[in-house]
Amino acid sequence: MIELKSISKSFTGKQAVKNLNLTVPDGKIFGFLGPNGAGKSTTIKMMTGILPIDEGSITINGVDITDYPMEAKHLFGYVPDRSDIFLRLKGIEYLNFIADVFQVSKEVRKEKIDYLTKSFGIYEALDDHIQTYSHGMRQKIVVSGVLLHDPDVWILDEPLSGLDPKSSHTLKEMMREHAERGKIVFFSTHVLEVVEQLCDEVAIINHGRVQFQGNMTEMKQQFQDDDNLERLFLELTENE
Ligand SMILES: Nc1ncnc2c1ncn2[C@@H]1O[C@H](COP(=O)(O)OP(=O)(O)OP(=O)(O)O)[C@@H](O)[C@H]1O
Repeated sequence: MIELKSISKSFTGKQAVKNLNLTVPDGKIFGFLGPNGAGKSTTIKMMTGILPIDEGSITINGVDITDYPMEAKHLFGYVPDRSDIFLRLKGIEYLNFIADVFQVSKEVRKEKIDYLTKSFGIYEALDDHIQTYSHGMRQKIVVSGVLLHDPDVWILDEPLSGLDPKSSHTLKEMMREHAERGKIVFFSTHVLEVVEQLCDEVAIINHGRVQFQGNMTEMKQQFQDDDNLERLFLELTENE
C-alpha cells in the first residue's frame, strides 16, 4: 500500500500540491489522472524521494520515504516523465548498471534483459549509446531497467507516451500481470481513455488537489453528477 498523508509542496511561492491525501491499495492498477500542470509529476517526485516534502508524509508498503529513503527505494521502480538519463552509456551498460545497483544475479539479469528488450523491440540496439535512441526507445530502456529488478511497486510517470502501439500493448499486459500478482502499479496520465481501458481505481487531481478517488463506475457517475468534474472531463478529453 502507498499512503500519502496531507502532503504539500510549493515552488517559490506557488503551491503545486495542496494538502493531498491518497491511499493506493495492493493488487490494483491505479491511475493518477489530471490535466497539464495539475501536480502529478510533483506528487510522484515526492513519492520517489526526488523532491523533499514541505508538509505531510508518504509511506511505501509502510516505509517512510523521508525517514528511510534507502529502504523505501528498494521497494519501488520509477519511470520518470523524461527518460533522457545516462545518455553516454550503451543500452546494455545501463541495464547492467541497474542490475548491479539492485544486486540482480548474472543468470537472472541475462534472462530478463533478453526477455524485456526483445518484448519492447530494442534488443538489437543494446550495443548503441542511449544518446542515439529515439524518445520511445529511451522510454523502453528505462522501463526495462525498472522491470529488471522486479520491484513490488511500480511508479510510472506518463509511461505510455512515446511508445508505439505494440510496445504500449506489451507494457499494459505487464502492468495487468503485476497487479494480478497482488502488487501495485501506480501511473500518471492526462489521457482519460487510458484510465478507462486500464485502471481498477483512479484519483483525479487538479490544481494540486485530489478531486475524486474511486473505481471506474464511480468515476463515470461522478462525472455526470458534478459540474466541476464535468468541466474537468471536457478538459481531459480535449487532450485525446
Ligand atoms: N521545479 C519547478 N519550479 C517551479 N514550478 C514548478 C516546478 N515543477 C513544477 N512546477 C509547477 O507546479 C505545477 C504542477 O506541475 P507538475 O509538473 O507537477 O504537473 P503535471 O500534472 O505533472 O503536469 P504535466 O501533465 O504537464 O506533466 C505547475 O504549475 C508547474 O509549473
